Amino acid sequence: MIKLIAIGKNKDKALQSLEKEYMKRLSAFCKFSEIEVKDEANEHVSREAEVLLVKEKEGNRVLEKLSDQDFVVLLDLHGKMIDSETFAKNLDTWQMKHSNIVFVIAGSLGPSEKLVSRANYRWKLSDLTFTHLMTRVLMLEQIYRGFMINNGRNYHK
Ligand SMILES: C[S@@+](CC[C@H](N)C(=O)[O-])C[C@H]1O[C@@H](n2cnc3c(N)ncnc32)[C@H](O)[C@@H]1O
Repeated sequence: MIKLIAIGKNKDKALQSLEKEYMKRLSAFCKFSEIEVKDEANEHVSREAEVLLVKEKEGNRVLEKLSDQDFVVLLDLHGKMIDSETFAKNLDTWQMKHSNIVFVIAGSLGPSEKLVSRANYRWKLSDLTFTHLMTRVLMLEQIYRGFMINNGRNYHK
């Protein structure tokens, strides 16, 4: 079972439709589900203590949804950057060892320290920073690509 826990609701119709498309494609390879947890309003947040509080509240909502057995992959700008073949190998290994792989995308201010500590693997997609909603689509495409590579399908060249 592969799960995505994302902070914030995707209200963007174009990104929703891309997400749906990749989830449909993924359903050929795995059980996939998505949970959205509430984000905190942060438009007027600027002081460091306020930023930390927002991250902690959002992070705790994710932690509440996790069980001890979950293998947690945090999408993280300070994580490890790997190519798609290496990701495909990782995915295969994680699937063999764990019944639940949970990908977590933080909110617009980033992950809390506790969330970072809970992560079993921290994955950076690129040196570029994406919005948390864009990250969902890019991540889903990479997971789909990983399955296509692992199944010897003609998608990744
Ligand atoms: C707008 S970014 C947050 C930026 C924040 N300053 C930080 O350091 O995390 C929102 C979230 O999307 C995900 N994200 C954005 N770009 C990413 C990338 N290149 N690789 C992995 N995750 C990314 C991460 O979960 C990130 O915390």
